[in-house]
Amino acid sequence: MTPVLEGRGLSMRYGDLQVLTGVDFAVSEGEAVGIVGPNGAGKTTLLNVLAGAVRPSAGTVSFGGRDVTRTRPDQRCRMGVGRAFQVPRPFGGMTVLENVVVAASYGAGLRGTALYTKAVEVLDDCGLTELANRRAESLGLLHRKRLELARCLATGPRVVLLDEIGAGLTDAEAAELVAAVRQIKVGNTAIVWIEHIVHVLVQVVDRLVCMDTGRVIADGSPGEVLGDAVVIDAYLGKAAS
Ligand SMILES: Nc1ncnc2c1ncn2[C@@H]1O[C@H](COP(=O)(O)OP(=O)(O)OP(=O)(O)O)[C@@H](O)[C@H]1O
Repeated sequence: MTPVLEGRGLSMRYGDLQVLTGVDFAVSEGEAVGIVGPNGAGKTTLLNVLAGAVRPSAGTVSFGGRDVTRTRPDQRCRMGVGRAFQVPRPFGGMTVLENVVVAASYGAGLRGTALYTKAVEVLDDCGLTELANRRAESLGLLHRKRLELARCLATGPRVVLLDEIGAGLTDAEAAELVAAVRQIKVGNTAIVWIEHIVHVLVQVVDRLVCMDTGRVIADGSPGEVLGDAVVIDAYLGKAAS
Protein backbone atom coordinates (compact mmCIF):
# COMPACT_ATOMS: atom_id res chain seq x y z
CA MET A 1 0.00 0.00 0.00
CA THR A 2 1.18 3.53 -0.77
CA PRO A 3 1.62 5.55 2.42
CA VAL A 4 -0.57 8.63 2.71
CA LEU A 5 1.79 10.18 5.27
CA GLU A 6 5.40 9.16 5.64
CA GLY A 7 8.46 10.27 7.59
CA ARG A 8 11.88 8.98 6.58
CA GLY A 9 15.07 9.20 8.61
CA LEU A 10 13.55 11.73 11.01
CA SER A 11 15.89 13.14 13.61
CA MET A 12 15.23 15.98 16.00
CA ARG A 13 17.35 17.56 18.66
CA TYR A 14 16.70 20.31 21.18
CA GLY A 15 20.14 21.64 22.09
CA ASP A 16 22.07 18.65 23.42
CA LEU A 17 18.94 16.51 23.75
CA GLN A 18 18.47 14.05 20.88
CA VAL A 19 14.70 13.49 20.84
CA LEU A 20 14.30 11.54 17.56
CA THR A 21 16.96 9.42 15.90
CA GLY A 22 16.47 8.13 12.35
CA VAL A 23 12.76 7.41 12.71
CA ASP A 24 10.94 5.88 9.72
CA PHE A 25 7.18 5.99 10.01
CA ALA A 26 4.36 5.52 7.51
CA VAL A 27 0.58 5.18 7.55
CA SER A 28 -1.57 4.12 4.60
CA GLU A 29 -5.05 5.16 3.58
CA GLY A 30 -7.67 3.53 5.82
CA GLU A 31 -5.03 2.22 8.22
CA ALA A 32 -5.04 2.96 11.95
CA VAL A 33 -1.65 2.97 13.65
CA GLY A 34 -1.14 3.32 17.40
CA ILE A 35 2.02 4.79 18.91
CA VAL A 36 3.02 3.77 22.42
CA GLY A 37 6.12 4.16 24.53
CA PRO A 38 7.34 5.54 27.84
CA ASN A 39 7.15 9.21 28.78
CA GLY A 40 9.71 11.24 26.88
CA ALA A 41 10.12 8.59 24.13
CA GLY A 42 9.52 11.21 21.43
CA LYS A 43 5.95 10.30 20.44
CA THR A 44 4.52 13.83 20.50
CA THR A 45 7.65 15.17 18.84
CA LEU A 46 7.11 12.68 15.99
CA LEU A 47 3.52 13.93 15.64
CA ASN A 48 4.80 17.53 15.70
CA VAL A 49 7.19 16.73 12.88
CA LEU A 50 4.51 14.93 10.84
CA ALA A 51 2.10 17.84 11.34
CA GLY A 52 4.74 20.47 10.56
CA ALA A 53 4.69 22.12 13.99
CA VAL A 54 8.45 21.53 14.24
CA ARG A 55 10.95 21.02 11.45
CA PRO A 56 13.17 17.94 11.83
CA SER A 57 16.94 18.34 12.15
CA ALA A 58 17.21 15.61 9.48
CA GLY A 59 14.89 13.52 7.35
CA THR A 60 11.84 14.14 5.19
CA VAL A 61 8.07 14.08 5.53
CA SER A 62 5.85 13.34 2.56
CA PHE A 63 2.09 13.51 2.22
CA GLY A 64 0.32 11.88 -0.70
CA GLY A 65 3.74 11.30 -2.27
CA ARG A 66 4.66 15.02 -2.10
CA ASP A 67 7.54 16.32 0.01
CA VAL A 68 6.03 18.55 2.72
CA THR A 69 9.06 18.77 5.02
CA ARG A 70 9.10 22.56 4.70
CA THR A 71 5.33 23.02 4.49
CA ARG A 72 3.70 24.92 7.37
CA PRO A 73 1.18 23.13 9.65
CA ASP A 74 -1.75 25.27 8.46
CA GLN A 75 -0.90 24.40 4.85
CA ARG A 76 -0.62 20.71 5.75
CA CYS A 77 -3.99 20.97 7.47
CA ARG A 78 -5.58 22.31 4.27
CA MET A 79 -3.87 19.53 2.31
CA GLY A 80 -5.50 16.91 4.57
CA VAL A 81 -3.39 16.45 7.71
CA GLY A 82 -5.77 16.82 10.67
CA ARG A 83 -4.66 16.95 14.28
CA ALA A 84 -6.28 16.61 17.69
CA PHE A 85 -4.21 17.82 20.64
CA GLN A 86 -3.79 16.25 24.06
CA VAL A 87 -5.07 19.39 25.75
CA PRO A 88 -8.11 20.68 23.84
CA ARG A 89 -8.15 24.43 23.40
CA PRO A 90 -11.43 25.28 21.68
CA PHE A 91 -12.25 28.90 20.92
CA GLY A 92 -13.86 30.29 24.06
CA GLY A 93 -16.84 32.61 23.60
CA MET A 94 -17.98 30.44 20.69
CA THR A 95 -20.47 27.61 20.65
CA VAL A 96 -19.60 24.00 19.83
CA LEU A 97 -21.15 24.46 16.37
CA GLU A 98 -19.23 27.68 15.73
CA ASN A 99 -15.95 25.99 16.68
CA VAL A 100 -16.61 23.22 14.15
CA VAL A 101 -17.72 25.71 11.49
CA VAL A 102 -14.43 27.62 11.87
CA ALA A 103 -12.50 24.36 11.36
CA ALA A 104 -14.55 23.40 8.29
CA SER A 105 -14.20 26.88 6.85
CA TYR A 106 -10.47 27.45 7.39
CA GLY A 107 -9.33 23.83 7.28
CA ALA A 108 -11.52 22.41 4.52
CA GLY A 109 -12.26 25.70 2.69
CA LEU A 110 -16.00 25.02 2.74
CA ARG A 111 -18.57 27.80 2.35
CA GLY A 112 -22.36 28.24 2.51
CA THR A 113 -24.56 25.15 2.65
CA ALA A 114 -21.64 22.74 2.24
CA LEU A 115 -19.99 24.30 5.30
CA TYR A 116 -22.99 23.86 7.57
CA THR A 117 -23.80 20.41 6.18
CA LYS A 118 -20.26 19.30 7.03
CA ALA A 119 -20.42 20.83 10.51
CA VAL A 120 -23.73 19.13 11.30
CA GLU A 121 -22.44 15.78 10.00
CA VAL A 122 -19.27 15.97 12.11
CA LEU A 123 -21.20 16.96 15.25
CA ASP A 124 -23.40 13.93 14.72
CA ASP A 125 -20.42 11.58 14.20
CA CYS A 126 -18.85 12.84 17.42
CA GLY A 127 -22.05 12.69 19.49
CA LEU A 128 -22.19 16.46 19.97
CA THR A 129 -25.43 17.38 18.21
CA GLU A 130 -27.31 18.07 21.41
CA LEU A 131 -24.51 20.32 22.63
CA ALA A 132 -24.22 22.31 19.37
CA ASN A 133 -25.35 25.57 20.98
CA ARG A 134 -23.37 25.22 24.20
CA ARG A 135 -20.42 27.53 24.79
CA ALA A 136 -17.25 25.48 24.23
CA GLU A 137 -15.67 26.62 27.50
CA SER A 138 -18.60 25.20 29.48
CA LEU A 139 -17.98 21.60 28.31
CA GLY A 140 -16.68 18.83 30.59
CA LEU A 141 -13.54 16.84 29.68
CA LEU A 142 -15.20 14.10 27.58
CA HIS A 143 -17.10 16.63 25.49
CA ARG A 144 -14.03 18.86 25.10
CA LYS A 145 -12.13 15.82 23.79
CA ARG A 146 -14.98 15.08 21.41
CA LEU A 147 -15.02 18.66 20.24
CA GLU A 148 -11.26 18.47 19.66
CA LEU A 149 -11.87 15.40 17.50
CA ALA A 150 -14.80 17.11 15.73
CA ARG A 151 -12.69 20.19 14.91
CA CYS A 152 -10.01 17.90 13.48
CA LEU A 153 -12.53 15.95 11.36
CA ALA A 154 -14.20 19.13 10.13
CA THR A 155 -11.01 20.03 8.28
CA GLY A 156 -11.69 17.10 5.92
CA PRO A 157 -8.50 15.15 6.71
CA ARG A 158 -7.06 12.20 4.80
CA VAL A 159 -5.04 11.41 7.92
CA VAL A 160 -5.76 12.32 11.54
CA LEU A 161 -3.06 12.65 14.19
CA LEU A 162 -4.52 12.03 17.65
CA ASP A 163 -2.45 12.78 20.74
CA GLU A 164 -3.70 11.11 23.94
CA ILE A 165 -7.32 11.99 23.35
CA GLY A 166 -8.32 9.27 25.85
CA ALA A 167 -6.26 10.65 28.74
CA GLY A 168 -8.29 11.43 31.85
CA LEU A 169 -11.48 9.73 30.68
CA THR A 170 -13.37 7.07 32.62
CA ASP A 171 -13.64 3.58 31.08
CA ALA A 172 -17.20 4.30 29.93
CA GLU A 173 -16.15 7.62 28.38
CA ALA A 174 -13.16 5.97 26.69
CA ALA A 175 -15.50 3.36 25.18
CA GLU A 176 -17.60 6.18 23.69
CA LEU A 177 -14.47 7.77 22.29
CA VAL A 178 -13.44 4.45 20.71
CA ALA A 179 -16.79 4.35 18.92
CA ALA A 180 -16.19 7.86 17.56
CA VAL A 181 -12.67 6.99 16.36
CA ARG A 182 -13.94 3.77 14.73
CA GLN A 183 -16.33 5.97 12.79
CA ILE A 184 -13.34 7.78 11.29
CA LYS A 185 -11.98 4.50 9.92
CA VAL A 186 -15.26 3.82 8.15
CA GLY A 187 -14.54 6.82 5.94
CA ASN A 188 -11.11 5.37 4.97
CA THR A 189 -9.25 8.18 6.74
CA ALA A 190 -5.85 7.11 8.05
CA ILE A 191 -5.35 7.35 11.82
CA VAL A 192 -2.20 7.85 13.88
CA TRP A 193 -3.06 7.67 17.57
CA ILE A 194 -0.69 8.16 20.52
CA GLU A 195 -2.26 6.72 23.63
CA HIS A 196 -1.05 5.38 26.98
CA ILE A 197 -4.34 3.55 27.55
CA VAL A 198 -3.24 0.53 25.53
CA HIS A 199 -6.40 -1.54 25.99
CA VAL A 200 -8.37 1.32 24.44
CA LEU A 201 -5.92 1.77 21.60
CA VAL A 202 -5.90 -1.89 20.55
CA GLN A 203 -9.66 -1.78 20.04
CA VAL A 204 -9.09 0.46 17.03
CA VAL A 205 -5.60 0.09 15.60
CA ASP A 206 -4.41 -2.35 12.94
CA ARG A 207 -0.76 -1.79 13.76
CA LEU A 208 1.22 -0.70 16.78
CA VAL A 209 4.52 1.18 16.87
CA CYS A 210 6.51 1.36 20.10
CA MET A 211 9.08 4.12 20.63
CA ASP A 212 11.78 4.47 23.25
CA THR A 213 14.47 7.15 23.57
CA GLY A 214 13.64 8.64 20.18
CA ARG A 215 13.71 5.41 18.22
CA VAL A 216 11.15 2.93 16.92
CA ILE A 217 11.82 -0.26 18.87
CA ALA A 218 8.90 -2.34 17.53
CA ASP A 219 6.43 -2.11 14.64
CA GLY A 220 3.84 -4.78 13.86
CA SER A 221 0.44 -6.17 14.74
CA PRO A 222 -0.76 -5.20 18.25
CA GLY A 223 -0.34 -8.82 19.38
CA GLU A 224 3.26 -9.01 18.12
CA VAL A 225 4.28 -5.67 19.59
CA LEU A 226 2.65 -6.19 22.99
CA GLY A 227 4.29 -9.61 23.27
CA ASP A 228 7.74 -8.32 22.25
CA ALA A 229 10.27 -8.75 25.07
CA VAL A 230 11.98 -5.45 24.21
CA VAL A 231 8.64 -3.59 24.42
CA ILE A 232 7.77 -5.27 27.71
CA ASP A 233 11.13 -4.28 29.12
CA ALA A 234 11.06 -0.67 27.85
CA TYR A 235 7.39 0.18 28.35
CA LEU A 236 4.85 -2.39 29.47
CA GLY A 237 6.91 -3.70 32.39
CA LYS A 238 7.31 -0.18 33.72
CA ALA A 239 3.65 0.65 33.10
CA ALA A 240 2.59 -2.47 34.97
CA SER A 241 4.94 -1.98 37.93
N1 LIG B 1 10.27 22.22 22.75
C1 LIG B 1 11.08 21.40 23.44
N2 LIG B 1 12.24 21.85 23.93
C2 LIG B 1 13.09 21.05 24.62
N3 LIG B 1 12.85 19.73 24.87
C3 LIG B 1 11.69 19.24 24.40
C4 LIG B 1 10.75 20.03 23.68
N4 LIG B 1 9.69 19.25 23.33
C5 LIG B 1 9.96 18.03 23.85
N5 LIG B 1 11.15 18.03 24.49
C6 LIG B 1 11.77 16.88 25.15
O1 LIG B 1 11.82 15.84 24.18
C7 LIG B 1 11.63 14.58 24.79
C8 LIG B 1 10.50 13.86 24.10
O2 LIG B 1 9.29 14.55 24.37
P1 LIG B 1 7.90 14.09 23.76
O3 LIG B 1 6.86 15.01 24.30
O4 LIG B 1 8.02 13.97 22.30
O5 LIG B 1 7.75 12.64 24.41
P2 LIG B 1 6.47 11.71 24.51
O6 LIG B 1 6.91 10.35 24.11
O7 LIG B 1 5.34 12.30 23.74
O8 LIG B 1 6.16 11.75 26.06
P3 LIG B 1 4.75 11.70 26.86
O9 LIG B 1 4.26 10.29 26.77
O10 LIG B 1 5.16 12.07 28.25
O11 LIG B 1 3.82 12.70 26.24
C9 LIG B 1 11.38 14.85 26.27
O12 LIG B 1 12.59 14.68 26.97
C10 LIG B 1 10.95 16.30 26.28
O13 LIG B 1 11.27 16.90 27.51
